[in-house]
Amino acid sequence: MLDGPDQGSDTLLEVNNIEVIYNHVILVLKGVSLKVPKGGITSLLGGNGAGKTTTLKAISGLLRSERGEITKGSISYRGERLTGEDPAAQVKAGIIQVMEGRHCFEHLTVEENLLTGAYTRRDGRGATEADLQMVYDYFPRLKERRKSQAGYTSGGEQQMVAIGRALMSRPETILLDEPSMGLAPQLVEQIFGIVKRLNEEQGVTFLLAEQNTNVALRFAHYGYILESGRIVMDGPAAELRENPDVKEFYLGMSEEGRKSFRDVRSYRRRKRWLA
Ligand SMILES: Nc1ncnc2c1ncn2[C@@H]1O[C@H](COP(=O)(O)OP(=O)(O)OP(=O)(O)O)[C@@H](O)[C@H]1O
Repeated sequence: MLDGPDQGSDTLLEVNNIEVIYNHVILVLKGVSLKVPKGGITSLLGGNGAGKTTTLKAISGLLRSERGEITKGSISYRGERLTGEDPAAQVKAGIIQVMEGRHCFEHLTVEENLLTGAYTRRDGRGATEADLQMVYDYFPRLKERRKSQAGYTSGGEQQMVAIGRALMSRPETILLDEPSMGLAPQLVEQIFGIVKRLNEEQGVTFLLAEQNTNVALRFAHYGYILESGRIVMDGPAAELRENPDVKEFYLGMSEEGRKSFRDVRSYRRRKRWLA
């Protein structure tokens, strides 16, 4: 059911052929389209500078603050067009972005950080308190550290705070940017394991941007591969994992080591943008 956008699943978020330009001149996304089904974990893969963060920011409405602009295409959520100009409207619609690099309020405690995530809610203290407990159930480490100043917690704990804070807004969809960044492999597994549980137990839909193709394709249902601002391949995660090109270029399972698709003449991937 959650195999992907073409399997008849309920599409929650749809990005339709968007082009993004920074500072009026730097063309970064060159017609990106993707679908995120309700209740799925969809991953957006690609190397440095491929355009993953830009895609997430286009969805969450955070481009403007970076002098970025969607100049073509459209984004819709539950069938309604998002204007991409007001992050608060996206949060209200149920979408929240967890930024790359954690971004905690360093001088606040872990618990105060988590509570800032609930500031848009109007359903009372009881509900907020219950969700705080829910976050602590998923991240027992944060409960232990709840009175610590966030700036003095470890990278892994800060990543947990960032995800926990997003959960406090009771989102339907979390845009998670590079959760593995700078974390030891064991911690990456732990964070992804929690993402999977949140997806299965709380029904949270995820769109996650990752350079770590290996871990992302093990936990996601569907993947899109982005290169230089274009989607060059997509498919159910299990199929991508077995795809010889993905294996060679992204999973490093080749004797020659990792390469970019662009460096190879006889690649077999679909070159959609030439079609
Ligand atoms: N605010 C900005 N102004 C100008 N160019 C930008 C801005 N933000 C990103 N870019 C450029 O857009 C391109 C895509 O960047 P983006 O951060 O979306 O890629 P990414 O796939 O998320 O990479 P990374 O994993 O390194 O964050 C890069 O070439 C980057 O230099």
